[in-house]
Amino acid sequence: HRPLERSHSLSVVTMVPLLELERKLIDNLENYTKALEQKLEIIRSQITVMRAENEKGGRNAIPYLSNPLNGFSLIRRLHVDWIKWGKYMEQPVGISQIKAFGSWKNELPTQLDLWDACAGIVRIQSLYNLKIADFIDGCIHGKQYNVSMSAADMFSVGHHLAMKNVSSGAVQWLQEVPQRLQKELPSIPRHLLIAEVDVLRLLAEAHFKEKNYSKALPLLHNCLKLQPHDARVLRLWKSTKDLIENEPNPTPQENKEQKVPIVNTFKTSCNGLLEKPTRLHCFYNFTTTPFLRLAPLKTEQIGLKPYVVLYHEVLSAREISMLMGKAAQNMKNTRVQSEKAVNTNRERTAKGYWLKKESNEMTRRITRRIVDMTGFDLADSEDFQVINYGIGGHYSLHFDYFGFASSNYTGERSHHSIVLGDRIATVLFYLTDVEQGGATVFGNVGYSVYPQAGTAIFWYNLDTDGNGDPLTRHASCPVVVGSKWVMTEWIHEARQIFIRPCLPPAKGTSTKS
Ligand SMILES: O=C(O)CCC(=O)C(=O)O
Ligand SMILES: [Fe+2]
Repeated sequence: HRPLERSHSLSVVTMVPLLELERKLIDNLENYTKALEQKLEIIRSQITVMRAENEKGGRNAIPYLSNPLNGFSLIRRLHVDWIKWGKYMEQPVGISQIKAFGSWKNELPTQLDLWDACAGIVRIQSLYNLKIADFIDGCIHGKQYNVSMSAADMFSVGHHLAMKNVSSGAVQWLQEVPQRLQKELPSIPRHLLIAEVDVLRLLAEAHFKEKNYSKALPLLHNCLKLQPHDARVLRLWKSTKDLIENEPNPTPQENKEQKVPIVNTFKTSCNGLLEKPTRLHCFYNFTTTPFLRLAPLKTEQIGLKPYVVLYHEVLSAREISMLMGKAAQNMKNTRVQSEKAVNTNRERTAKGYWLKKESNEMTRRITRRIVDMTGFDLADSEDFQVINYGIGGHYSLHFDYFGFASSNYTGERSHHSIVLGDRIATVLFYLTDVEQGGATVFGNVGYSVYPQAGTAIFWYNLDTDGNGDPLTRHASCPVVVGSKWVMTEWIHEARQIFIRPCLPPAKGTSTKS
């Protein structure tokens, strides 16, 4: 029952310090060029002097060397000065900059961070059916942005897919690389350039895995032109040739992705392709608590079964910035700490920041507002969890309840959970608007809610008889463009015993499965 696949990509806020880090690295590299220039300057000026003396001797060697002062100086120069020049050439330049670089090295994103970011990019592209050719040129869902992916960016994504054995995807990404590489060739320094042969080999391997032997063969041929003695390529080339001879028309691999139903539900709901509920209303809620007589809540029904409502304008801009500020500060610290504790700590960057409901006057006020929104007693409910999604950040379909009441429940039951009961309801606040993507969707019933800063969505996870309502299965669609921040509040069951008494199911209406 528990979730969960939440994406692990670095949250947008933890990427902010990375920009700062990059600035420091550029400054450092610039200082390095200054050190290089200084050395160049010294060498160049000396070459002029040395060449003048050497040419003076060369023009008339015998008379020149007949003068003992010239002869002596030549011997001394060659025995002493040139040894020193040799040492000078060997001396590394910009030692202090090299050292400084070393000190920042462990603040750089790890292999895992890159991997997760690749997965995020692939998720955006595939889940929203974006054409790769458009996506890499910054055209996202029909909107043109002033960015595009470099050959190296695209290669990373293709490489990631190839390593994960998603060869059809790898083909799609890698086949775009050579052309872009050609375009970039004049402007990229050699040591940063991706070797064309690596691209071709990876692409050929992916085609091979897809049983597209006729596409793999010419690529391998080109690889061998560039690197005739590559044993791996030679072997693959030979098997490809043999396979083509023995089996001229193989059936290419089918697209496996299509067969995973959960992905499909997620996909259809994120693309807004599920049937939407109708006959819904907007109204002012005056009644949940007496306070609402004075300050009613703007309520929008999202669906009736299960009952989900959206409350508009329940957080002020000031509250939002306090919540995000606190969480952001903590997330930045978390990332820096996790660097040192090796990269197994990825969970931490993905997990939200827990904020105590009793932290300050503002959190207490927000807690009172949740009471107004839900009518529940929040004394035992969980702390607020603030989450900032990263590149392609998502949260796959899941239930918020544990399902304690179900006879199928096999998970652990801590003493704590027995006392508190299951999660009876969820309140999810949106702290930001999201430019594209990032909807919360209820995959079984076609509800989708787009984040809007200051609104909150509220639903019951449990039936009135205390069983988890499977129709509340929901997900967060991948963020396409924007930074999605949410804050959740999970309310527990036990304290609500007189507020929402546990009732036996009305005849014929039970959703118990
Ligand atoms: O971020 C969202 O839209 C959904 C988050 C969620 O379902 C959760 O945190 O349990
Ligand atoms: Fe959830």
